[in-house]
Amino acid sequence: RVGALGGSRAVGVGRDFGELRLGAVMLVGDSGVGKTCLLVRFKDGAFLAGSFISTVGIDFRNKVLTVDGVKVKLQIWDTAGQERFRSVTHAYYRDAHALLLLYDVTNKASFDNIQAWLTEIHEYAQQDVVLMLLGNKVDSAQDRVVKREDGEKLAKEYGVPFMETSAKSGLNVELAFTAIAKELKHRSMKLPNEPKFKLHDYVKKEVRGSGCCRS
Ligand SMILES: Nc1nc2c(ncn2[C@@H]2O[C@H](COP(=O)(O)OP(=O)(O)OP(=O)(O)O)[C@@H](O)[C@H]2O)c(=O)[nH]1
Repeated sequence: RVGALGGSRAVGVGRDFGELRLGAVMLVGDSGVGKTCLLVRFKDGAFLAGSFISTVGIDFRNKVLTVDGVKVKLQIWDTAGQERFRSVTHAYYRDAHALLLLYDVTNKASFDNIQAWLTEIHEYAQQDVVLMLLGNKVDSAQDRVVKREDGEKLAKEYGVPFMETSAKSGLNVELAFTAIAKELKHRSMKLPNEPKFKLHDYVKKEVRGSGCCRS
């Protein structure tokens, strides 16, 4: 299943094609925060237990949403959180119209690293990129180490919208992507760039541990 869409190109991302608007959304954040699971939940409505397959490089899926009567096709890029793939993901920032920046509410380090991610975003992404901060895995209430208020405070500090999500239960997943789609619906005509990437170079995956959303 890995790289099923690899090799195709996103033509006209960010352009206005009549009623269909197109936008590229990139998922970023530390390894293991749940980026792939969030995408699988959004795209397939599933959370599959199995082995933790860490993303290598970048993968993507498309999904069309209807917001306020307008169809918005999101091309969602799932990036590798691991440090060793950072140079690969850097190259994709400039083509992203929106970024979902994730941390894991059960992993303090992933929250502490958000500032570093924001610095990276500032350096590599478009200035007017749509950005949202997500605290994922809120279903794991007993393991939570990052309070909701801390997430809210950080988001406020940086002026970005914030939500807590669960790829496992589905909480707020559709809502987060819909909020992004709404923003892109308004902004899409101002974002005329087309991504120049070759996904098939990067869409391999590797098995890294246990307990994941993929079978
Ligand atoms: N309880 C719970 N576990 C989750 C959730 N989302 C992801 N996980 C688990 O967290 C682990 C990592 O999930 P991934 O989606 O592969 O993480 P990732 O951010 O894509 O990781 P990289 O590909 O290495 O960057 C897996 O074991 C998942 O089962 C969630 O919402 N709740």
